[in-house]
Amino acid sequence: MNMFFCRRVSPILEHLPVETSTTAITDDNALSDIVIQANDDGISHHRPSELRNQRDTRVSMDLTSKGTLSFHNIRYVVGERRKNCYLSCIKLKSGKKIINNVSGIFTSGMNAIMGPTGCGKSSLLDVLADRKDPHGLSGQIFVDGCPPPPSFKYIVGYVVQDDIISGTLTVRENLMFSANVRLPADVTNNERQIRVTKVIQDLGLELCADTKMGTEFLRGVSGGERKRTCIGMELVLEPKILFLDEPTTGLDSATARNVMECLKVLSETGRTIIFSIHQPRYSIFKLFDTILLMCKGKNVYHGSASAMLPFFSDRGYQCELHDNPADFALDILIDASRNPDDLRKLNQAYRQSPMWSNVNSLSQREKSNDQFEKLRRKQQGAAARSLGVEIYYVSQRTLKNAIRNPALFLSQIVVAIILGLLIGLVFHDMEKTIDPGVQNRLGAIFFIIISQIFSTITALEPLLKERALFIHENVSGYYRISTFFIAKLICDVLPMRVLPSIIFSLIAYFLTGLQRSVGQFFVFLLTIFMSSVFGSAICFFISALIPVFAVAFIVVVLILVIMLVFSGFLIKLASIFNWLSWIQWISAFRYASNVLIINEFRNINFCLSNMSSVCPMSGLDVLNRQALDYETDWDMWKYFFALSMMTKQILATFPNLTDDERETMRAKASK
Ligand SMILES: Nc1ncnc2c1ncn2[C@@H]1O[C@H](COP(=O)(O)OP(=O)(O)OP(=O)(O)O)[C@@H](O)[C@H]1O
Repeated sequence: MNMFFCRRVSPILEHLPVETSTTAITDDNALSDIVIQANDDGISHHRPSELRNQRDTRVSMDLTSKGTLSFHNIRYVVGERRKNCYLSCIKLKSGKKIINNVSGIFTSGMNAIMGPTGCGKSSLLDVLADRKDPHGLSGQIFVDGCPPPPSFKYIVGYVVQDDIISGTLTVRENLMFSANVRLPADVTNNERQIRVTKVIQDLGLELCADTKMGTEFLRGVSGGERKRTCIGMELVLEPKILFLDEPTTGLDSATARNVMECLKVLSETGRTIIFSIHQPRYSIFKLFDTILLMCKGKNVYHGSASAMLPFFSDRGYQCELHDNPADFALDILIDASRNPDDLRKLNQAYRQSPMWSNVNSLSQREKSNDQFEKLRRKQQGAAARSLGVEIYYVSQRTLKNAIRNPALFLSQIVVAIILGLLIGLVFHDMEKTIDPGVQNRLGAIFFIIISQIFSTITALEPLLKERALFIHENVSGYYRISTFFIAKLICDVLPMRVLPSIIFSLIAYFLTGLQRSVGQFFVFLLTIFMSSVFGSAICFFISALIPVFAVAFIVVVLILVIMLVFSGFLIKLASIFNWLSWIQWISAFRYASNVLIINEFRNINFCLSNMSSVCPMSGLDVLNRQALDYETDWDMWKYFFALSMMTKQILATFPNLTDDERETMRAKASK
């Protein structure tokens, strides 16, 4: 049995007291569980598939932990390319250094990362919160002296700069949603409600607890209340460490101060609050305990807020009497960012200070595994919510969203009525004549299928808007990708298509005078429904891959137009190049229209005129001319089956996006 010791990380900054307590636990598997986290550089490099598994067993941070985060020689380079080779690798392109050898320690209290725009504040925050693509990243991170557990990013709080939150839910409903899907199964419903109520009280949200957050169409809570709700979404987890990316951005000065005072109160309960901030006013600066100043990716000061002015004063920078210390420091950093010599001097001055020596010596001690054994974080063994429970809560929210935001659903109904009437009037009561009865029927069927598939593009924009929420929640470990997908399918995509398909079919089918039998009507209805589900599936898939509406729109249109060309209506498929004609097998237009053509032409005869009883042409002749088999029912249903399989395959690709695509999503979400 191995015994592991966790040395509480001694606060390294010269002004902070040094603590030397040790804790011992015994665990056979401790080391192996931790070592996953550390590579040669000391930084965790997980495959996304591992991350998915890690999320399945949520590990809670040891409740006795202090939430002390230390980081050593963090470097982050983007755009570096190396040649793939076996023995040695030649660097092809040196990348851009975003973070350059930054070390430090954050303990409980208010820890600010400050610096001019583009200095690397957000990047450092993301690295510390384990939200950066590990490619190009090196250095070491320890939490209470131990490498962070694999699920670190799921057990700390991270509040992104843009307040990404469901606008149709109230403050309380959003917090309850976070508690329901993120807290382990052993936290009872009653406990979850108590936690939410406490968070509402702690953040002073009582007055707006039952107000909706607000959307483009709905006036909701104020900016400060919105930000505090986003903080509350993380606080329901009771994290020891809370990261915030620019929490005051977009808020007026009074609201910004209110939010920061709220954070200060939270920090006084023993939490480590780490945030990036650009240019705080003095009343906000006063709330900081520790400051890390950055300039062009380099660290130029890391110490207590009160020691900052003396530090600069000792190095020849005097702050004027009524100047805001934050503005004073920022001016120094902006000047230094324009003058490489000044930046070098500042960086050197910091590196020669006692603060730097303390950070450095701690970093050396941290690396010595033989001196200080590592503690495996106490695993509470609480499993994350089961897939079924997640689907229940996410479906509940999706349904609430759809009901409270009926504009899209109503617009689909209106579009269905307009298209049904248009087709019904243009192809009104089609004659059963050879000319123009045959051509009109084929034209009507073609137009019906086009209108149904193309009209689903209206779903693209709402899907893209929801994408940001989905990515944020998935990356923050709210739920699995498949949960969102299944809930969306059951509570949004399918119901959204059922009623418009029925309305369209009732209007178009009977106005155009297609063959009136119950069986044929239901085949028509089913094909219309499946065509619109197919169109939605394409939009769903593209919205997952492409975040920009204009690009996503063009790609969807391009895909549909290519399928349209190979539908068999515009050109005889036999006359297309062999190497191109395979596209007909992935043309939804071809499959859907073939079902309707066989459905319509199988039992019909065409006469010379409306008055004539001479009907020399059978619908079967038309089917023969279209090169369609019709003898058995399977000849029709096989096209329906192909359309369904294509739809299923496209939808199934969404939760199975490759690791790389998900990794890109994580990186984008953290930006
Ligand atoms: N993936 C990337 N590719 C290229 N450059 C990047 C990437 N990520 C960050 N950068 C660059 O690194 C620098 C630091 O970015 P970061 O967002 O961390 O700065 P910041 O200090 O938070 O800025 P701001 O206060 O404006 O948000 C910027 O110049 C940014 O353009």
